[in-house]
Amino acid sequence: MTREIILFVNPTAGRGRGARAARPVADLLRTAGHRVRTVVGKDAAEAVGKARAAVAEGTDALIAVGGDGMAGLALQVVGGTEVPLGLVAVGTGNDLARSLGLPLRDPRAAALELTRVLAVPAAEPLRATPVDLGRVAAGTAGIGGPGPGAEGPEATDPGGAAPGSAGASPGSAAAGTGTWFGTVLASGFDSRVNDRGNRIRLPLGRFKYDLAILAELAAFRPIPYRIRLDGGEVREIEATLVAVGNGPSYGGGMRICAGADMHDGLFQVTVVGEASRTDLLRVFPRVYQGTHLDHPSVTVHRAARVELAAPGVTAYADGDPVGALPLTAECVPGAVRFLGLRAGPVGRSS
Ligand SMILES: Nc1ncnc2c1ncn2[C@@H]1O[C@H](COP(=O)(O)OP(=O)(O)OP(=O)(O)O)[C@@H](O)[C@H]1O
Repeated sequence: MTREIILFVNPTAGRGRGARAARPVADLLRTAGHRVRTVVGKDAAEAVGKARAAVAEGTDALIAVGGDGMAGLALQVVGGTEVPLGLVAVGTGNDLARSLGLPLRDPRAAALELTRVLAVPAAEPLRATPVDLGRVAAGTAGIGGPGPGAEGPEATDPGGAAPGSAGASPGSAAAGTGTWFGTVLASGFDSRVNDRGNRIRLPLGRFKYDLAILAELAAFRPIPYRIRLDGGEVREIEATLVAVGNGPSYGGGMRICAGADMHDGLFQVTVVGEASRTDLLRVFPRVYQGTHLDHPSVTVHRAARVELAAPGVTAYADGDPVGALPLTAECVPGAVRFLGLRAGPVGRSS
């Protein structure tokens, strides 16, 4: 049965792996009998605009070829809709695909799996699995940011043209708008490392983030946060970082929210409290196993709605900057339907 597929390609993903994968993936899908329309933008904003326009014309599925940033862009297009999403993970980190148990950096395996899922009779709907998404918007309902209706801080929009992006209106997550994310909303030490790493213009690859970690460690002071979970009491804490996990990992397998389950309608919120530099250096490697969660300075919460405020902190979602705190994140159950997931829990087990 022929399906209409939009292949949404980031040619820059994985240092050119996206560009190299596009043709073979399209060929495999076409050989399986599907009509494939490839959508590529010259940058993220144009890519999202073109993908939205293509989806509006009608499609059976959107398949994103890229890393977490590209998956994040695809979420801005199909999050909250019925359009099924496939991933061909060819990026650097690929944490969303990792959490979903999808093939990593193996475009042929990913495409073959997708052709299997697409091979159903015309009368049958495609089998797609609903998965939770986070949605983040600027401002909070009143813990330190401007309240609903007030002017919020400037926020960047990773999706370029996401409707109701984090910068759109304060408190807008409550009103059903915002920027979708699949993995982790990072804020604090880790987002400052990202900020600093992104400012290093030397061609050092991932090594620039190692340099950024050292520089941030030298300069680091605990950050005064205000946090409210599910509209409860406002907690004022000094913390190293607060990570809001829809999925368990970021940064290429760092399981900062190791217990996050992408089917339970809740975030795992990991708070790393005040910690010495020695502690941070000691605990840091354990994040790959998720065993950092046992450390006494780490607390773990579950919530569907998280309001965060702290001075001078830019938050990152799916690896891209999403705006300055204060922000509100909501977990939206089953907000996206993924193609090609195997049965079983998503997130924790991967
Ligand atoms: N033409 C383009 N189309 C889409 N995104 C683009 C484009 N050019 C640059 N980008 C930017 O590239 C960023 C990163 O892309 P992507 O996540 O696909 O690859 P990666 O960084 O190699 O992988 P990962 O995010 O998993 O580490 C995107 O968030 C987007 O902002």
